Amino acid sequence: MSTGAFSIDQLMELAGLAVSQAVYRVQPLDKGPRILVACGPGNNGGDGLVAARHLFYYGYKPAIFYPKRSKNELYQRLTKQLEDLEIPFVDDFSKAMNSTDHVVDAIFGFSFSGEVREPFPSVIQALQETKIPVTSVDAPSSWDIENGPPKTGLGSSFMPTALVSLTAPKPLVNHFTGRHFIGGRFVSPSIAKKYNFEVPPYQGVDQVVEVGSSEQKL
Ligand SMILES: NC(=O)C1=CN([C@@H]2O[C@H](COP(=O)(O)OP(=O)(O)OC[C@H]3O[C@@H](n4cnc5c(N)ncnc54)[C@H](O)[C@@H]3O)[C@@H](O)[C@H]2O)[C@H](O)CC1
Ligand SMILES: [K+]
Repeated sequence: MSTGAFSIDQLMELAGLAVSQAVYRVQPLDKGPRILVACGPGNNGGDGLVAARHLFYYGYKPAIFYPKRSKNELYQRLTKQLEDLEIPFVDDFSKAMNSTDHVVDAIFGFSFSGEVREPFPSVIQALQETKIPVTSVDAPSSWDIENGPPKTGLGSSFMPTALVSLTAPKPLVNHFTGRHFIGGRFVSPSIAKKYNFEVPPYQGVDQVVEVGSSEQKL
């Protein structure tokens, strides 16, 4: 889909803002403020970095796991913004899982393919086994974008608590049974019409719509 005249910074900011609002709904502050944000090497990880910053300003205590840092200038700025807020970057994901109330899975989005490569298999394994709620950004990481979870092995029993589909749900949502949000409130009516795409009924200042709630039935 065309992104109009938006820059990647703008799209990522709006995507990350949407993710932060979904987390706010799934994990209200009184359910625990510690949010571990697992970021992958691409734009899905960038959405996670942005979401962490917004969550900090809402009063949460984010921590970031970001083992494969992009050298791209945008990512360096997003990282610096978090460092300036003294948000910790952690190296040991399993250990960090012991002291968090919620996990944001921003490891892989729509460009994931093949078998999960290092250093992420143990992270997917931990997400698949944990009882801690997980919110996935755009796709449950390790799921095939078309076909959903792998039939066997790593990721086959990973079912996050919530999923935030950005712009439009991917085919994998047919396999998802948790709370489903749509975010990415930047599609113009003309682009929506051109691509035969239905903009969800965002309410008020909301950046997300929960699918299947009283707001919307798809
Ligand atoms: N749709 C929108 O409105 C917006 C979506 N955004 C987000 O961007 C991601 C897609 O980002 P992209 O950079 O294309 O790819 P990913 O982040 O999904 O992953 C690429 C990254 O991962 C590596 N990789 C791929 N497969 C594997 C594997 N099997 N094992 C290990 N590593 C793998 C690959 O090498 C790359 O480094 C989309 O989903 C949204 O979340 C935008 O931020 C804003 C607008
Ligand atoms: K993800």
